[in-house]
Amino acid sequence: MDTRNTTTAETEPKRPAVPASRVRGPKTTTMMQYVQLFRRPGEYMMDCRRKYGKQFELKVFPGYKLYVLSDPDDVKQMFLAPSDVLHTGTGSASLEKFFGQTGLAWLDEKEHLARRKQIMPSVRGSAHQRTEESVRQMAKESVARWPRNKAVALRPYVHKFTIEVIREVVFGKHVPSCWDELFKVIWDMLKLNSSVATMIETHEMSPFGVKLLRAIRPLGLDRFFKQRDRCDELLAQAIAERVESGEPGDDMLAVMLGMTTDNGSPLSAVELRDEIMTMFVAGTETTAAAICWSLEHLTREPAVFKRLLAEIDETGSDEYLTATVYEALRRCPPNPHIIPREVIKPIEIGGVRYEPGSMVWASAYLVHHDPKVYPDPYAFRPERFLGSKPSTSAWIPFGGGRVRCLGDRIAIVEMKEVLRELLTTCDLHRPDMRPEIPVGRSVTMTPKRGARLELRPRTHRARRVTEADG
Ligand code: HEM
Repeated sequence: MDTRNTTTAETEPKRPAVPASRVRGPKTTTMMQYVQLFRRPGEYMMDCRRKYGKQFELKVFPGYKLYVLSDPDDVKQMFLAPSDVLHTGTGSASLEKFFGQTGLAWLDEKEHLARRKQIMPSVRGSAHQRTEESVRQMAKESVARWPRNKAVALRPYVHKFTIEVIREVVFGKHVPSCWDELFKVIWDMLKLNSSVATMIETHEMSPFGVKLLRAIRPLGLDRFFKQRDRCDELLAQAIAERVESGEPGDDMLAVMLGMTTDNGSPLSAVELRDEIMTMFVAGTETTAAAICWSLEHLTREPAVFKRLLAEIDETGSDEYLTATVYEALRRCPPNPHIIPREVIKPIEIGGVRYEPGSMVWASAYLVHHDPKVYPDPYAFRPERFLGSKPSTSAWIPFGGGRVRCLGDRIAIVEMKEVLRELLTTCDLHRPDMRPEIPVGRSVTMTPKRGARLELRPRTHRARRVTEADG
């Protein structure tokens, strides 16, 4: 693979790059393309790649020319581009209403790099170890509370679990006294993700325009903004409580309270709020979808299920479990297409020259279903990942480069612990064997029926190999 990043500042490419205007794409209207992408995100992209090649144009991002990338070499070039050449803040704009304009997901260049470096310790090292131990315990307690002996959509239960995990990441052992209400408010705000209103960039609209939209009650925006005001109050209360307690910690809030900006001042109340909300938005829908997709595939693949169960019951290893989780994230990446990058300075990717005013958008779905990269790509085969680590440019559920997901390790732990606990304690009965189809919750795709399963208590408890057995 060619790992060079060929910006204009670097050496001449061997063959002159073609201008992006030569990249083809569907001629249908923006609305038609948007609807197709929303209704059949994977298949529509696949149809376009078949017709127009590995890079193609779509008209779904207002105000920009958008180009889809589907080749791992091109994706790698995109990941390696300097921070002043490609920006990601614009690509997350529809989520601004949740996490504002001062958090990681909005920032670019030096500000982004500095903030990310400062926050990193709260998701790595000893902080990660603490989170991992808590997640294990939380998975046990959560799964024990999920209904037994009746078919239910597991998604809401799983989603609640992932919100509790982010509480642990952000607040650690210092659970705010207002947590119960804060949880309910965040849960309510996240409901907007299943409304079309979630994709509207309200911050770009006039106050009057927003007022009009709020008046259309079924859109859910009015309720969302009211809940957001309450959420801000509760977060301010939670932060003040923590400052007053003076208790140290390695959780994200403690780390952020110790951070300073370029001019030496601490993070403002707005910056703290935006960063906390970034975690609740980025880290909950996604992980819940990933767990649900894992269940979808596991319960349709008896051979995989049997092998995983045998590993969990009879060995102390988690090799096959890890491979299963990687395969679920390959087969159904919760964000089928990662954050679009805005071109700030001209850049050449895969022989095409992109100019400012355009965006490049890497499709995880297309990369993950390329038969040259993954033979028989629609088959669910964890064996692909046994004994080998996923590639950073051909396995991209967590994106990559400077904005690679900050919670990737936590998400993997969550997935593994929930699956392990479910398989250890329950027989999973699937009432409907028809495959699930994806449905959008904002930028995340989740199974439409919500991983509907009946959990039946296992008649024999799992027998684990312990040191004493050896
Ligand atoms: C399976 C679960 C998850 C998936 C599939 C996922 C996916 C992603 C993707 C695709 C990106 C954008 C990367 C890019 O475009 O290159 C991202 C960014 C991010 N994710 Fe995740 N994520 C998951 C879980 C989490 C969790 C649990 C957390 C928090 C603990 C989290 C926090 C973040 C943050 C803060 C960013 C922005 C990073 C930055 O701008 O520097 N994510 N995630």
